[in-house]
Amino acid sequence: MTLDATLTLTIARLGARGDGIADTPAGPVYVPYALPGETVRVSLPAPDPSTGRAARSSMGRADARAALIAVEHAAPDRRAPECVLFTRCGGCVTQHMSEATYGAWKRDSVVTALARAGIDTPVEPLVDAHGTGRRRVTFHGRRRQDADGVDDAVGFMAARSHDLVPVAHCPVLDPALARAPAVALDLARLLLPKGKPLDIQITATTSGLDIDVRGHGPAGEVERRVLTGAAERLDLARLSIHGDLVVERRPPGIAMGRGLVTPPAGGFLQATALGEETLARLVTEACDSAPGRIKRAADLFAGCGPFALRLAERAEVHAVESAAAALAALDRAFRATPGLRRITTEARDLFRRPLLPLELNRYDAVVFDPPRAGAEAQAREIAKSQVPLVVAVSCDAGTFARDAKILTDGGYAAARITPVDQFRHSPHVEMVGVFVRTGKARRR
Ligand SMILES: C[S@@+](CC[C@H](N)C(=O)[O-])C[C@H]1O[C@@H](n2cnc3c(N)ncnc32)[C@H](O)[C@@H]1O
Repeated sequence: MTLDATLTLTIARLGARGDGIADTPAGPVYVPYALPGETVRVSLPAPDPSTGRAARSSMGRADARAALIAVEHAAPDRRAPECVLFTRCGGCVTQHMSEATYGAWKRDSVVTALARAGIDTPVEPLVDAHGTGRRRVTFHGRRRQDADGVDDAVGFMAARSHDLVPVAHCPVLDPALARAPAVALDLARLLLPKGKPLDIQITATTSGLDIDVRGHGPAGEVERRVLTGAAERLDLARLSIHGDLVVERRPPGIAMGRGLVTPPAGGFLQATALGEETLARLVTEACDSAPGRIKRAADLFAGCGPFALRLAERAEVHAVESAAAALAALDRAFRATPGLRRITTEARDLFRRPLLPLELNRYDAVVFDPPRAGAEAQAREIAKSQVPLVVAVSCDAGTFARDAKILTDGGYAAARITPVDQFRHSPHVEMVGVFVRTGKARRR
């Protein structure tokens, strides 16, 4: 048997996931919770006996991951974590970094992705959009059984593991979710006897907690009655299982601009209220500062309308999205909000059936905000269009850079790229890119 090695390393830089990276003759070694300039003692798994190199990661790379034993020489930008569970819970990876180091690291992830794609537009400083905290959280619920008996727990997973770390308080959550861990545990105790692990998604809304439980399978008649009683006792606004409504005691509202939206159970929402406002502000500012007035805009991958409802204060909006329930929520909010210009909706799969140049050319501005996979097919059609202004919103730097390159190759210039941080202490970053048509569309 080969034993893990203990060694001392100097950290050279930060990796994309927030780990410190030490360069060694055997290749890079990734050290979680270590900072550039630090000397750290680590334990390194024994090398692969067949190659003598670091054990290959699941990505197939010979990157070695060490476990931090001690920081022997701390960097000046190291700070005390705000949560007692930091390093045990896998939710946060950067509570040990100063704000300046953190902001530069997140912004760099966007700069690096753009440079790889060959785009050299300057990237704005990171905009902090944590605000009052995350308005939505998903707790995992597990039944743990050992010789001492049965123990139901809710919490987050440890980093790169399926071990549950029970959580009773989480500092990145909005105060409106303060009782969310206790509520999740209460529901887990009702549902876990079925034996299946649960995901309990809890959203803070204007009328209380909105909860969607996943992993359980459809609820039977008896379970529905038990859950309806629990929703009453816990004073929930709405409770659903896999998006299937169990009870709605009050419509759960999310304010979007002048509108009040009741999103579909379990449907997409930006992580923080300030994150949504910031992304929408960058979108509307881009439209307001366009040389000509924006009279008609398309909002693609529109969700339940955070951009459409705000854009409709100045322009007619056509909102396109694959989730019909999200569009129905947007349509209801539009009809209930006086003073907006017209919003029309269209349920459409934009991966398979992107809007074509003839459709796109009706708009003065097109906004798109796809899931992580990006909007490659749609970007290719926009690149062939004459739309004067395109605003790309994204939650993935790699696919954003790819789609941005498609636009710039098609004759658009990247005017402004702004990274936005609504997932504090995680490696996730959002970005908003403003593109203006400078050259003629290239026919392909
Ligand atoms: C990142 S969310 C953005 C939603 C909205 N813009 C917001 O800020 O809340 C991406 C949206 O794309 C939608 N979507 C996913 N795949 C799609 C597809 N193939 N065609 C159209 N919309 C899709 C999802 O339902 C989701 O609402």
